[in-house]
Amino acid sequence: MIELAGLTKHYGDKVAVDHLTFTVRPGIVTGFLGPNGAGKSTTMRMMLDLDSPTSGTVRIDGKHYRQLQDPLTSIGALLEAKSVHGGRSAANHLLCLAQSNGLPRGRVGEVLEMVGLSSVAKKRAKGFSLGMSQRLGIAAALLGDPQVLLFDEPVNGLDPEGIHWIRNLMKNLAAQGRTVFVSSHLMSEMALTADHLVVIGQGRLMADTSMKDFIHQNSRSYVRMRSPEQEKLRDALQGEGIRAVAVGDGSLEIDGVPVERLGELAAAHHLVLHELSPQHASLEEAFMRLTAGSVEYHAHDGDPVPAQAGLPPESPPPGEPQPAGWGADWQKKRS
Ligand SMILES: Nc1ncnc2c1ncn2[C@@H]1O[C@H](COP(=O)(O)OP(=O)(O)OP(=O)(O)O)[C@@H](O)[C@H]1O
Repeated sequence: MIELAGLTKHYGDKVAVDHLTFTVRPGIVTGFLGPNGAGKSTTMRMMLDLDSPTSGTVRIDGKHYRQLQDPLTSIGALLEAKSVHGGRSAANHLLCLAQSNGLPRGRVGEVLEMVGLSSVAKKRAKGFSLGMSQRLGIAAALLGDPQVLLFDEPVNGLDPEGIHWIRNLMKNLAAQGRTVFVSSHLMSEMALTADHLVVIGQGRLMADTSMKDFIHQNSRSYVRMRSPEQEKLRDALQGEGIRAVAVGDGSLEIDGVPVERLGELAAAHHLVLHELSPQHASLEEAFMRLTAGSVEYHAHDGDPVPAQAGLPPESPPPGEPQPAGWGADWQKKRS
């Protein structure tokens, strides 16, 4: 497993990682999420001793990285897919890594096979697409058959087939009992892959939870109703003690009432409906709300504009329903 205790990194005045304490466990895929600039790569670099913490510690299976005897056999990582000597073939790149780490050369062919690059083993890496480079980086991570694997944004630039392949690979590695830690800034991608989530914003821990709980806490369900007789519909709902919130497009949103009951109620009042539909807020939306106060740059017309630090997540406009659950627990924990 990977254990972080108070891990902190300053670059001059900039606090990139701020007292992170969490544990990444074996046997599951743990997603590491945060907006751009949240500190994900810096944290992963410190796990690999490529950056020194300002304070705090990170341990791999109880040891500091420097105490690991043959590091590649304990921890493998894909950080920068393109950081490969372009003049070397895929096989030679892996062979150099194998030889300098005391690994058998036969392992090179095995990992090339595993990532589907056997047919281009002798091709120079500089001609590789981003997807092929990602596969080569994964082959390097797997070379020492390590129990702990780190992947930094592994699906970047991949086509749907490549994304599907990486997802299955990570799940299979976890099913073999390995510790799999994968960063992304896409909640939707993580929802399909990870069993557990660690979310950071501006270097600080915002959530450390199972995916099941995150979905449970953040999946807001409600019903949308639209009628040419909106006022009458609203009155009919109110008469039954049901609170409906009017939204911009002329529809009503109702929380916590089954769609069947709402349809029957409209029929009982002979009201015409143009829409009666159950809705689910996306996890992407929940993640964006959770991290809204910690986004480093917001898009503006023109240049990026630094966001204000420490703002609470955006609340719905007055009069609009408060989505049940989202972010509330994490915000409580943070305060
Ligand atoms: N070597 C460095 N010198 C100065 N600042 C740095 C350095 N490396 C990272 N930072 C800053 O630290 C913060 C965290 O960066 P980091 O790359 O770890 O974030 P990230 O979550 O991986 O972002 P992204 O999703 O965009 O890759 C950013 O504000 C970044 O500008």
